[in-house]
Amino acid sequence: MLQLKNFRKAYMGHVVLQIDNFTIIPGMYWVRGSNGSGKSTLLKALAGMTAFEGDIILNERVNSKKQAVAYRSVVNFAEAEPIFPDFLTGTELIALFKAAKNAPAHQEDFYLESMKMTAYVNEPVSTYSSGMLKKLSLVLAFLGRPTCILLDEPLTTLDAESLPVLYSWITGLRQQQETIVLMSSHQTFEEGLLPTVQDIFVDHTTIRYTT
Ligand SMILES: Nc1ncnc2c1ncn2[C@@H]1O[C@H](COP(=O)(O)OP(=O)(O)OP(=O)(O)O)[C@@H](O)[C@H]1O
Repeated sequence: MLQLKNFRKAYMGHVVLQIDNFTIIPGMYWVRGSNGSGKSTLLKALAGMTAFEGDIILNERVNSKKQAVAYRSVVNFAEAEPIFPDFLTGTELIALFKAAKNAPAHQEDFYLESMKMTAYVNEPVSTYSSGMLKKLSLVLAFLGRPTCILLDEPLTTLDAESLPVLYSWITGLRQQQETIVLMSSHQTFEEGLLPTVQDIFVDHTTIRYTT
């Protein structure tokens, strides 16, 4: 469970999000909203990647500010347009994230094989296309034993063949009943490919569930 309390995010005095009290229970969610409404800002704040006022609390005890290391060890984030140090290979980045996230040995094998990445994962990321980078960022977001996975625009730049693979990874998380998956997207939800996904709508500086 994720709780936002007295949450406020402003850029240079301009308030983007003001959320007094909002609880997200385990499950899968699309984060919807128009351009500039604050979807990425919300995900970055939940990921502990941007400063904000107020509190974000995981499972009633881990505060993203007060227990930042514990919080970030179980909250994984894939950015909309991932940028990695050019000189590192995919394999090196995976090793780095596995160490940070205390991931089981060989956990990445399943993800790399299913996303057909084994042919290039040993190459420096400077040689990757935007879709290849996106796939790497998605693999990194599934490493460890995350309680919460935040995917900002996970569908952009992915080819048609990779979409069902990503959906199967997400569906597989259902077995871990406590997991929260939040995905922002402009694309229409593909009925039937994913288990029940709710919408969270970002609008007029706040968020709400849509029915
Ligand atoms: N680093 C920043 N500095 C100043 N303003 C910012 C910054 N990042 C975002 N903003 C502003 O905050 C608002 C929300 O931006 P955000 O990127 O969260 O929206 P979004 O809903 O993800 O948009 P999109 O659908 O276009 O990706 C916008 O008005 C944007 O201009």
